[in-house]
Amino acid sequence: MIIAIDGPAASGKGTIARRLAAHLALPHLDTGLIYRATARTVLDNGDRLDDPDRAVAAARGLALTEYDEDRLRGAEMGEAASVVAALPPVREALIDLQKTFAARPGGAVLDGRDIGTVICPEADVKIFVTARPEVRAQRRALELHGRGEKVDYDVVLADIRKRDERDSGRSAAPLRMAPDAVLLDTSDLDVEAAFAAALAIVERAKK
Ligand SMILES: Nc1ncnc2c1ncn2[C@@H]1O[C@H](COP(=O)(O)OP(=O)(O)OP(=O)(O)O)[C@@H](O)[C@H]1O
Ligand SMILES: Nc1ccn([C@@H]2O[C@H](COP(=O)(O)O)[C@@H](O)[C@H]2O)c(=O)n1
Repeated sequence: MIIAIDGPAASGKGTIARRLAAHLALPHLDTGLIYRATARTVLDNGDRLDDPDRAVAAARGLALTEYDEDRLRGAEMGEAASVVAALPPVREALIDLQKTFAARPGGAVLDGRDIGTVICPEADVKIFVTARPEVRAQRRALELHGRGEKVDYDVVLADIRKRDERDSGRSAAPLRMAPDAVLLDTSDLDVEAAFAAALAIVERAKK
């Protein structure tokens, strides 16, 4: 079974994807990490994030095992990732890796921005996870604070709004809910309730 989970930044899609994958014993791919790792390589090489050739070279050199999650999950890399992710040749360079992961025997859970629309349009289940920007900013601020980053709630909210705008407004694979996806608003759900709601969607799709 292929489960595609999309949604805006800090909506809780990664948390739901991880929980579903563990519950259903399926492999999970957080596709945001791929764009974050691409951006990290570009920055580490001293190149410009909006240079398509350098960003494509970084994307082509990625190995799924080289994710240093701690650094990649910081605020700086989220913003940088959304810049390289807007470049069509970068997205093109990363398609095969994601499709190959999704084609594993038994299926997989993938989360990102274009899983239900571009990477796995044939997915058995598509969930579009969202939450109000203020709630997402609150959660992200708490997370960043826990990671020891200096946090200003207003800055986090502004960053989230900016990233939503860039991800939804780009021409290549913009953030969109697939027509056959189920909307899951987690604004008023805690992690357990959000997971239960997602699992109910999966169970319904199995019938
Ligand atoms: N329903 C929830 N209630 C409270 N906190 C939550 C909920 N879901 C997720 N969180 C917390 O919110 C933060 C963001 O969640 P998560 O990383 O799952 O979002 P995401 O959509 O995958 O983000 P990104 O796209 O930026 O990777 C995490 O700290 C997570 O623990
Ligand atoms: N399928 C995807 C996944 C991610 N992106 C871009 O990467 C940025 C970081 O993603 P996170 O999920 O880790 O926050 C995100 O803002 C997108 O620009 C993407 O384009 N497609």
